[in-house]
Amino acid sequence: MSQCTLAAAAKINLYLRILGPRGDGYHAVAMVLQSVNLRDMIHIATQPRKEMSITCDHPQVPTDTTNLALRAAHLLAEQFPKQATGLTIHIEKYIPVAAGLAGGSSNGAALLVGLNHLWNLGLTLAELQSYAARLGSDMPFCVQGGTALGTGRGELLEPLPPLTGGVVVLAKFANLSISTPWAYRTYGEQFSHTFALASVQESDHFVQVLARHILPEIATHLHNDFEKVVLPAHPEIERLKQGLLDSGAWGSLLSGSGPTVFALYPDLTLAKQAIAQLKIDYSGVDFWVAEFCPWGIEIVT
Ligand SMILES: C[C@](O)(CO)[C@H](O)COP(=O)(O)OP(=O)(O)OC[C@H]1O[C@@H](n2ccc(N)nc2=O)[C@H](O)[C@@H]1O
Ligand SMILES: Nc1ncnc2c1ncn2[C@@H]1O[C@H](COP(=O)(O)OP(=O)(O)OP(=O)(O)O)[C@@H](O)[C@H]1O
Repeated sequence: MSQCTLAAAAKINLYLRILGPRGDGYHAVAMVLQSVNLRDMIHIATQPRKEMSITCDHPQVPTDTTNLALRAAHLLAEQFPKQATGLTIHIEKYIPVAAGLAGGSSNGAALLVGLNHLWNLGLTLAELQSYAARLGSDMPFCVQGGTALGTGRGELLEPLPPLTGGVVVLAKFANLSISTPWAYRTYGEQFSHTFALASVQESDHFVQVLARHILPEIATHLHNDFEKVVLPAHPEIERLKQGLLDSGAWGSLLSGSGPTVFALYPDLTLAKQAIAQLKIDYSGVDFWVAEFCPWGIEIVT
């Protein structure tokens, strides 16, 4: 029997433009994805019986075949029947669920990386990412992590120079989750008039700002099209975002399709002071402190 434990990082979107429907049920996007060191821990052990089972310490996470970690394991087992073994998988959940932080995708990515290691598959990063793309648009990014430009439906990735420094605060109303398909559909219904003018080049300016690596400047250029549908539908998120900005953050933005909002602070002391005050002003909100990180999946043992 062999086993391994992996850390699977959450992602935020520093920039996200929705360019239009692709005709395959997805939307073309231009976005900058960034890993943060808020992570789930994934424990994988091989077992002699050819069965796969999954457990998770978070009640909202499905433990049936819809779990992205289990789906990733089944996909590789189908592709590599000779090397495949039975598995027990346990997810220690720290990334909030259905929060716009790609928690499920990071778990799936961890299984791809973990099984490549445990089953000695010898798959390259590009091969792992092509399996990841079959399971979700965010998953190829979760496999590589760091900082990247994502185009296509988010699966075509160009690595960008790593972002360092500052402190990221993540804030989420505990009882709120947002469905990603709802967010894309609603955006399409309300903003289809913008699609004719949209192009991938829209991200060029943000990428140039990013390359200068001046965090306060980056923070003022953060952009997410989903804010146009999510903030009007949930004014409490808009107020929370304003609270983060008023508390001394350089900038703040909805992550992905939400409902998590992140804010970038100069240092840990300021971030902790802000959280202490915001906890008094906003009830029912959970806060996390994180940093940018250059990895998506890390094999710990
Ligand atoms: C919002 C983001 O998290 C930003 O990084 C991603 O675009 C979403 O990525 P994801 O959760 O991996 O999404 P997927 O599992 O691939 O798709 C879920 C659903 O979201 C919608 N979807 C997703 C990605 C995309 N580029 N266009 C879409 O319209 C589709 O309705 C799709 O059926
Ligand atoms: N391993 C997993 N962890 C969390 N959720 C999972 C997992 N596998 C499947 N899911 C399902 O995926 C749904 C979305 O959860 P997830 O945490 O990935 O959302 P998200 O962060 O909004 O995703 P994204 O940012 O990629 O759109 C959950 O409601 C859950 O039903």
